[in-house]
This record gives sequence, structure tokens and C-alpha cells, in this order.
Amino acid sequence: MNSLGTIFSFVSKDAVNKIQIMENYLKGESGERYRTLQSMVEYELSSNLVDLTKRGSHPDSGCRTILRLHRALRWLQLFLDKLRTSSEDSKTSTLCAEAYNASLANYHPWIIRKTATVAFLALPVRNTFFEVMNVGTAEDVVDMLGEAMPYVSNVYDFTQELYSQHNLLDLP
Ligand SMILES: CCCCCCCCCCCCC/C=C/[C@@H](O)[C@H](COP(=O)(O)O)NC(=O)CCCCCCCCCCCCCCC
Repeated sequence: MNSLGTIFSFVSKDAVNKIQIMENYLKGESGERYRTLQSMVEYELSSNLVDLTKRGSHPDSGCRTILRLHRALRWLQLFLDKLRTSSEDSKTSTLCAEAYNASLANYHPWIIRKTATVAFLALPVRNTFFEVMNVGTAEDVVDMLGEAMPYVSNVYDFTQELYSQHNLLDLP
């Protein structure tokens, strides 16, 4: 992200902030409960640590923080798949915007959507983007993405199922 330029700092700042929230829970006195998604959900729900309908005394619960990152993982899943199946002359900005509009955009206010759309325009063409990813040739990247995709999908599907069971997919 950082190698893509400061224009994406508003994205990585938010992601880093949310990861920091989860790391703090893991280091906290109930750290044990945050070792798995299931135990986090059970612990926070049974201890009333989640704002279920509107943001209140638990604005940064583990459940809502993971949900925000889970939605971003959906964007990443779509974006990586488009990268993997795109042609040489595809524009990363288009692939990124299509993935964003089909996922995260639905949860962001107008101003974030506009900022993100402008930021995407700064993305390099596909092969330059692959060089930035520093994984090797375009073929190496496509192979690596093909290997990584099942893991990304497994994590996404597992979280989606767990959150859907506990009706946590719309946390404020
Ligand atoms: C490769 C270029 C990366 C472009 C990133 C596309 C995602 C654009 C996200 C724009 C939103 C960022 C601003 C944050 C807004 C937050 O309000 C919003 C809601 O949280 P809140 O309810 O606490 O406020 N936050 C979120 O939706 C979470 C955003 C987290 C984005 C993480 C993106 C990770 C990107 C990983 C890059 C991998 C590059 C690909 C390499 C093969």
C-alpha cells in the first residue's frame, strides 16, 4: 500500500488502526477470548460488549472491527480475482474500482466513495502494479494469486457464515 504512494495513506491508516484495536484486545485481560472468531463473538455477545443497533458504549468492539475488515476482505477477494484473470493491458484502476463498487462502496458514505474513486486513478497499469507487488514476472503473480485465492475465500466464507448465524452483518 505504502509503495503505491501517499494517496492511499487514508486507506492503510484505517486498516492499521483496526488491526491495532484487535491486537490490543489480544493483549488485554480477556486476550484468550480473542484467539478465535467464534470465542470472540461468544464472549462479546454474552458480556454485552457489542453495540448491536446504534453506536454507544462499545464503539470499537471486536465484532464490529472485524466486520469492517471482513467487508474489506471481500473487496480484496474480488480485486485479486480480477487481477488474476485480467489481460496484459487491463487498467488496475478499473479493476480496483469495479471490485470496490461491488463490495465496500455499499458501506461507505458518499465522500469516502469519491475519495477512493479518485485514489484508484493513481494506480499504475497492471504490469507496473505487478512489479510493485514484487513477486516476479506477471506469470508468477498470476500463479501466486491462484494459490492465495482459496485461502482468502475460506477466511471470507467462514466469517460470513459465523456473522450471519449471529445476525452481526450490520453492526453500526
Ligand atoms: C491496491 C490499492 C488499494 C486500494 C484500497 C481499496 C479499498 C478502499 C477503501 C477506502 C476506505 C478507506 C477509508 C476508511 C473508511 C472507514 O470509514 C471504513 C469504515 O470503518 P468505520 O465504520 O470504523 O468508519 N473502513 C473500512 O471500510 C475498512 C477499510 C480497510 C481497507 C483495507 C484495504 C486493504 C488493502 C490491501 C491492499 C492489497 C493490495 C493488493 C496486493 C495484491
